[in-house]
Amino acid sequence: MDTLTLTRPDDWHLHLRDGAALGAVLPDTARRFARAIVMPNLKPPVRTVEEARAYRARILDALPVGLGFEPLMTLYLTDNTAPAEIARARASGFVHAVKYYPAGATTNSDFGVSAVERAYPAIEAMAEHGLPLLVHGEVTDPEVDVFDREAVFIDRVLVPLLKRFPKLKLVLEHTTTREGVDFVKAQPANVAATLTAHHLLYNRNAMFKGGIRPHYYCLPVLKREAHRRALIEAAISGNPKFFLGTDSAPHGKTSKECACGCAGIYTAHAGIELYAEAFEAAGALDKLEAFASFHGADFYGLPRNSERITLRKFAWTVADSLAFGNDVLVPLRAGEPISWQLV
Ligand SMILES: NC(=O)N[C@@H](CC(=O)O)C(=O)O
Ligand SMILES: [Zn+2]
Ligand SMILES: [Zn+2]
Repeated sequence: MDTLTLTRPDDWHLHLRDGAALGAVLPDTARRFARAIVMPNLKPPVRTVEEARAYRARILDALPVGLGFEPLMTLYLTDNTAPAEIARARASGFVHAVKYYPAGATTNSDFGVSAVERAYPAIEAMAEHGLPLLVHGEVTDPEVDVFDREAVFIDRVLVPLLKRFPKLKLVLEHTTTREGVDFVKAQPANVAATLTAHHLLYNRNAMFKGGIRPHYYCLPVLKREAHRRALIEAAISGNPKFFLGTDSAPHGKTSKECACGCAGIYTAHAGIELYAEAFEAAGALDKLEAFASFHGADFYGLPRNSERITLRKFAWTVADSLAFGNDVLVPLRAGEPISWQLV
């Protein structure tokens, strides 16, 4: 197959940042995706509907003329999120979910939840209002091996949480393990998962190929090959619980290439093309459209897009770096080819 036409996809997990960085990365996403769930982990985080309204306006201001794109906003859950804020979020029409970061688990998560019980009043309101809880599913316990943090989070946090709030709509974001996939599959329809392109394409060897490779470092960290295969199986299964979420997470080159580099991989420059590669390698290009364009919208109760996009089989070389305010951004596959191109 030389071309692939599909319903315009949506990105159900995206970091757009703010200011000059926002202006630099937004066109990459808006050219490919109709909508994106925009993560709230700014500094300081987006904790209220009013902050989400202002951030949404800044995103729309940064959007180049002629590109149609709808940012779907999220709130950052804290120990003190009030149930009334959840009701306001639901009523706003532009806040579509609330993000749960365990405090200290990942980039800009210091204001996150210190113990899940503290957030129960807000989570109860979310279950009542049908507002999805999006979860960065890793424990922060330093005793737990970094490669086991997702599996342990499922046992320690998700199982009790869903026992208490069985109707809660919940997305295990950037699922990276077989345990994660099995857990989501075993739950009823209110529990779903996003899968990133980088976790579908790479295992943890990529971080150490010939030396330490900071541009392959993200959280949750890449896992071993058996887990990658489990993610591929889930992505191509046709199961509506699994959908596209790039977790494109831009950090300037200087904050990636240093003694303590930030977690995050930038993939928005090829946000759908990289998935096409992964699905083609699995012999399942025919399963890409539902994964990228239908399952997420259905889960969020939003209409499917009606526009279409076309990809062609054409190897193009990714730039070594991209503009990023005062710094530059090193995208995934920098200086190397990608086998599908957006027409
Ligand atoms: N995925 C990452 O490695 N980083 C994300 C945060 C996150 O999604 O955990 C970021 O904001 O940089
Ligand atoms: Zn995360
Ligand atoms: Zn993320």
